[in-house]
Amino acid sequence: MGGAVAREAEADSHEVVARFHSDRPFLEASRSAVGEADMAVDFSLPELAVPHLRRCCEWQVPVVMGTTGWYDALDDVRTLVQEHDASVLYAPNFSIGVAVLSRALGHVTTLMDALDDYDAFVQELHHTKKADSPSGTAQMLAEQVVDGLSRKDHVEPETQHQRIDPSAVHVSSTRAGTAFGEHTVAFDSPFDRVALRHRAKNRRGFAAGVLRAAEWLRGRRGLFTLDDVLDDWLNA
Ligand SMILES: NC(=O)C1=CN([C@@H]2O[C@H](COP(=O)(O)OP(=O)(O)OC[C@H]3O[C@@H](n4cnc5c(N)ncnc54)[C@H](OP(=O)(O)O)[C@@H]3O)[C@@H](O)[C@H]2O)C=CC1
Ligand SMILES: O=C(O)C1=N[C@H](C(=O)O)C[C@H](O)C1
Repeated sequence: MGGAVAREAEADSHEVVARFHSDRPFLEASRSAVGEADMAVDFSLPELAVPHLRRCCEWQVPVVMGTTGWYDALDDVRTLVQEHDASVLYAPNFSIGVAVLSRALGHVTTLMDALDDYDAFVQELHHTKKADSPSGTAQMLAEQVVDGLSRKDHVEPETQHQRIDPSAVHVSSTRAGTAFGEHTVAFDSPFDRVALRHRAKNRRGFAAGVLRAAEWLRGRRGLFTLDDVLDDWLNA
């Protein structure tokens, strides 16, 4: 993703002042390596996300965090942002299509809450290089279903070797080929199935969303998600 974001940024007349990777680790860099950068963008590895966020907060560099798989540490990150009066915006998926799907899902779960015949599940498909599972997007969508349906109280991302607990929202993950990222949230009844699906055709949609989020974050302090950007984005 780093390359996709850099290309999109340069096409949009932004300057990329530094890039980090496994041969040039960000945590080994000095403050001067980022120069006058007014924004950092992170697409790295789940285990690097929080250390990278910490470094950006210490250096007072606002950061758009796209890396997934670190959300168990969200409370620590909230504290970090408060302590440093820093700027962080994170999202498991920066596509506007997923943002719209997520908003639509909020309305659908409100309706489905009264319709006990419908059971909910989430499926995701990604390329074989993906490091984390389930995807951050699938986890987010499943949590949204749990929040919206009173008959569900937890997300179950593991393969089931027994009957599934009816209060679980099952998330299943497939890793195959080069799929950029596909997410389906479905509601299944004895009569029919209602499904919301997003399929990324390439990585440009994520990168464009990152730039939009970075422009929104400039001048703001606090911990934000794409949902905070969305009202401005959809109404622009
Ligand atoms: N929020 C969103 O919209 C999206 C989120 N993602 C998430 O972004 C993350 C990255 O995905 P993706 O770009 O596909 O993965 P890649 O494996 O392509 O990228 C990981 C990057 O991290 C770099 N890296 C590894 N070690 C270090 C280090 N010590 N210091 C600095 N950089 C390092 C790698 O460098 P090198 O190339 O040298 O190995 C590589 O550039 C995943 O968590 C994924 O889920 C992905 C797409 C969209
Ligand atoms: O690793 C990826 O490729 C992607 N990861 C994100 C996730 O975990 O949800 C977003 C997108 O699906 C691509």
